[in-house]
Amino acid sequence: MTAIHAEGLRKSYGEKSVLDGIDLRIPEASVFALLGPNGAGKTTTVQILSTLIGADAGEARVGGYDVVRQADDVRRSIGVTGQFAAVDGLLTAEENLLLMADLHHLSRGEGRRRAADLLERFDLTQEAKKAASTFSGGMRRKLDLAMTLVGEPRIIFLDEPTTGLDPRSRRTVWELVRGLVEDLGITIFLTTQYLEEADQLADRIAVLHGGRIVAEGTAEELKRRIPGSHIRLRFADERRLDAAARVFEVAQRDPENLALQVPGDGTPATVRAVLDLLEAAAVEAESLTVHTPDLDDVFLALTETQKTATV
Ligand SMILES: Nc1ncnc2c1ncn2[C@@H]1O[C@H](COP(=O)(O)OP(=O)(O)OP(=O)(O)O)[C@@H](O)[C@H]1O
Repeated sequence: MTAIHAEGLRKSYGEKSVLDGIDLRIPEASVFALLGPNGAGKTTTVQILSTLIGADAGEARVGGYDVVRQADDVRRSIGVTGQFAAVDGLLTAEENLLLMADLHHLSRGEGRRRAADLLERFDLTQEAKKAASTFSGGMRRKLDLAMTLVGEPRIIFLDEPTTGLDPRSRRTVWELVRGLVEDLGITIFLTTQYLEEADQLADRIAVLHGGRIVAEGTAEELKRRIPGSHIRLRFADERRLDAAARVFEVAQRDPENLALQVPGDGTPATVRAVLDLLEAAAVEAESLTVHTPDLDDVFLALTETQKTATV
């Protein structure tokens, strides 16, 4: 089942084109990350998919419903947590959750049950009776996420969920989000400026730049797409290194470490080809490691290319 499906989404503000034809297909119970520099159009995409604004062209279905013709059904299926948390500091954690239950027209009993379940899931039971204004940033974020879940959404839009959190709280939020996908089968649409977050959390990542998706895939696929991947071979002595260097003419020698760097994408087929060539030349390597660039490299490479192409 596809949770979110969009085709040819376009949006302009006056003369300025923000989205220039966006296609998305996000499977249920997965985490999708939309990455892009400031102003790339991430929030605009979330606003269109969550029915807050209309697109100029294109179509989108969220939870199986059309975002224009069945906007109410879409709204009932989703939860949105933005950079401006819905938490009311004057209320306790529990009161915040009960307020959400009221907004969703739940009965008193049902509201209390859901609030208790969520406080437990998010490890906030001890803090249930404390005013949210006394909470740390991480606790507030957890409460905000818990409040989104009161309406039992199938799809959650998370706009920069860990911006401003310390590394430990960030990890906690990641674990909670992963739990929502694994235990409850919820689909997460995440926007983030942290490449590490996308790397850790997302099943698939799309890079938005210049109003278009310039790359899409798993973190590993994206890392393989840019130059810089190589296979590093180490040898026991210089004789073997020289012999291997004759086999791989384009490889870079690192004589100090008795190593050779063979450009390659690190897929099993490439690794096998490298090993076959070594074996054919009767050269034995001590070790083989695959080096892939990290997401920062990918992001910079993709957005830089796009920049020079559009200048
Ligand atoms: N209501 C509006 N009127 C005019 N321009 C707008 C409006 N909303 C957004 N924009 C412009 O559209 C572009 C994309 O904005 P958007 O908020 O979607 O980007 P973003 O990728 O979410 O960036 P950020 O990470 O800074 O939130 C920006 O250049 C912004 O100035």
